[in-house]
Amino acid sequence: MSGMFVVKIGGSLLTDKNGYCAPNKEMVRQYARTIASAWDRLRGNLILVVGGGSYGNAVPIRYNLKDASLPWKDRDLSMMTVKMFEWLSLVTEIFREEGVPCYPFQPSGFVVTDDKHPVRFFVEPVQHVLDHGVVPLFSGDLVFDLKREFIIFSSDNIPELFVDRMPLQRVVMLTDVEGVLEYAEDGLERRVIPAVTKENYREVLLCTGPSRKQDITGGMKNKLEALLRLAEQGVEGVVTSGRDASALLPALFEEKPQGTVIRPWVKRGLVEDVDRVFGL
Ligand SMILES: Nc1ncnc2c1ncn2[C@@H]1O[C@H](COP(=O)(O)OP(=O)(O)OP(=O)(O)O)[C@@H](O)[C@H]1O
Ligand SMILES: C=C(C)CCOP(=O)(O)O
Repeated sequence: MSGMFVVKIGGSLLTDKNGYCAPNKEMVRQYARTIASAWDRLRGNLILVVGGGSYGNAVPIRYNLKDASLPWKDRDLSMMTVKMFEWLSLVTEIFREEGVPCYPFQPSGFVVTDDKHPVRFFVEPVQHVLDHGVVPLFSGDLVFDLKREFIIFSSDNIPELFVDRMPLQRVVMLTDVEGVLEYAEDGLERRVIPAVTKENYREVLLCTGPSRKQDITGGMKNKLEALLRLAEQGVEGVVTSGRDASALLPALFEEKPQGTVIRPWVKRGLVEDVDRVFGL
């Protein structure tokens, strides 16, 4: 198998993130057309992840499912998964219309976590889908947890599921900002941090925080932490703007793409470092 690409398209791009289950169908279509235009290079090599946006971040608030310790009702337990699958189905249909075959996967059916960390994940069907030249499509979901009953599992954490099972080449996360930003002291002036390395990752993490829009999974901080764990296992990450869908292709294929590149390094202990510094 050649190197695999994982692309996560942010919910801030594909939905009206401050709304309730409000898809931007035209944007989904533009992404489908972009992928169709590079299909020869991507067939069998691409895993696609769509962000939760106004589905994944609004539904848990409406149904009290943000955390299992909240007073949620039995009849509502299904609603996160129901609405996420509605979202995955819509994306699959639009991609199909544009000639890109996708197969949607529902995470609560194949991932189990222990205190938020995935401990079991059934990868075999994903491999079958890839072998048929079809794009496995993922999102975040409510996932059952050995200690916390259930958790809300962010789409930013989906790429890590594959790291031990597939030869990942690059993980690209497209979002509504130009990359990981460093803000000036007045909080206004900002610059894109071009590279995150084992030398500067601690300072860069301190620059990151939650989303300014409706969001329950940690915004840029969770994204960067996930990409750092991948870098520690030798996988390159890219965070860049996806406001123009065509930005996907240079982010995937250019040696030095725009935005922030998280350079891979192999240094045992990074995951523990991140956990200790940020109290995860
Ligand atoms: N240092 C930072 N650099 C860039 N963005 C940051 C930083 N710190 C916090 N953010 C916030 O993180 C947001 C991007 O994360 P967010 O999770 O909202 O995006 P997304 O992945 O597109 O959406 P979704 O999680 O719905 O898929 C930015 O819009 C910004 O508000
Ligand atoms: C999608 C779900 C269930 C939660 C939110 O995920 P994210 O916005 O993709 O981080």
